[in-house]
Formats: sequence, structure tokens, C-alpha cells
Amino acid sequence: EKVEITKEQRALIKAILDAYNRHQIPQDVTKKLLQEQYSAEENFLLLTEVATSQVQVLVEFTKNIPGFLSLDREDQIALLKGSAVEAMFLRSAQVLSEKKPSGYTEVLEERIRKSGMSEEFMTPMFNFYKSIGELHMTQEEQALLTTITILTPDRPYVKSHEAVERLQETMLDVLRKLCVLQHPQEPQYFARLLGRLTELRTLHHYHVEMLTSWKTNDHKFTPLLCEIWDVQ
Ligand SMILES: CC(C)c1onc(-c2c(Cl)cccc2Cl)c1COc1ccc2c(ccn2Cc2cccc(C(=O)O)c2)c1
Repeated sequence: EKVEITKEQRALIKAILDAYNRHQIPQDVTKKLLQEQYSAEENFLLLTEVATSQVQVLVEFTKNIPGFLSLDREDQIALLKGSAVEAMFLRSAQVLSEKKPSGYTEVLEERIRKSGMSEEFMTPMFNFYKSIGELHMTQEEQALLTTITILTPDRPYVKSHEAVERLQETMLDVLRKLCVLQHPQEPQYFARLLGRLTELRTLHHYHVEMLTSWKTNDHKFTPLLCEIWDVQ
């Protein structure tokens, strides 16, 4: 049948895209990525700074998701804690797969490869980056996919499961229509995007082990990361 985006859905896309584009990591953090020297220690410190800054950006973005602030406050926290790693894998995949003139894409990739992370996590991570890059997602699709990841109802400690599910379904419906309209020659495109969400959960499990291995090598995290990742 004819797929049509309603006026309300267009307003929703605009609100989410504006929020997504408004929140970027500050220049002073990304500038350091280009300047500081390369050592496993320095790379880890810089990535910790990027991650901390990314969490702050994520909190601001989430507050601008229409309907998020009307959820139960404890559920808002549970959704943020449960989705932070996945949202950051998605964001890092989007940044690393864009050949942005800013030039810090290569630098970031190099610093991740040399941050004391073991090979067993490196491979799935860079496979994910490649699979995201191959999708050539539009900005709207990236922003909506991140929103859908955040609004995943089955995170630990979420009480009002239905309220979160209703919000997520609203976003899924908009993304489905966008995919049909923006990728008419690829009827499976929406399904491929959702497949990435499954891959994100696997990376989330790997990430827990990454943190443990960094911790055993006496790596320190910032208070914000310790809080959102339940570390220490
Ligand atoms: C604590 C630290 C060592 C860490 O632990 N796990 C991960 C970790 C890793 Cl190593 C990979 C994926 C997810 C996480 Cl949490 C990281 C590093 O985290 C990040 C977070 C965001 C990242 C990166 C790399 C790129 N981005 C996105 C990015 C970079 C620059 C600008 C912007 C912007 O929006 O303006 C966004 C690393």
C-alpha cells in the first residue's frame, strides 16, 4: 500500500534529528585526538575522555526524545544505563565509517586499535563498524536507530515495560516508513537496520568483558563511566 509519513511523524523526525545534530563532542576533546602522542596509556586516557563526553552528549540527546521525560524517572535512568554502550557503539560506528574531512576518523580507529583492548573484541567491533558503513544510513536513520536502541523496553530494572514499548513502537513505525521511502530499491533495508540492533547486544556483552580486562590491568575510568557502567 502507499506508504505515507504523517504530519506528526514528520515533526517527530525533525525533533529527533535536531537533537541528534545539536549534540556533538566538544572541539577541545576531538582536537586532543589529533595532537596527543600515541601510546596505549595515552590512547586509553583519550578514549576514556571521549567516552565520558559521549555519555554527556547521550544524556542531553535522550532528554530531547519526545515522550522520554514523561516516562517514570527511574525508568529513564534504567534505559540510559542499559543502552549507553550500545548507543556509543552505534555513534562510534557512524563517526568511524564517515570519511569526514575532520580527519580524526583514522586517528580514532588507530587509538582504539592501540588502547590495550584484546584482539577477541577488536574483530567483532571492527566487523560491526564495517557493516554499519555498508548501510550508508541517512542522518534521520542514524538518529532514529539510536532512539530505538535507547527505548528498548527489556533493559534491567525497567518497571513500566508497556510505556517504553509504546514509545519504541512509535519510532519503529517512523523508521520503517522512512526506509521504504528512502531505499525503495532495497525492500529488506529496514530488516537489515534492525539486524544491527541484535549485533549491538552481542557487542554489549563483549564490552562487559572489555571493562573487566581493562580493570585487571589497573586502568581507571571516570566517575560518570563508573556510574553508568556499574564499574568498581
Ligand atoms: C572508557 C573507554 C576506553 C572506552 O571503553 N569502551 C569504549 C568504547 C569503544 Cl572502544 C568502542 C565503542 C563503544 C565504546 Cl563505549 C571506550 C571508548 O568509547 C568511545 C565512545 C565514543 C566514540 C569512540 C570512538 C568514536 N566515538 C564517537 C565519537 C567520537 C568523536 C566525536 C563524536 C561526536 O559525536 O561528535 C563521537 C569511543
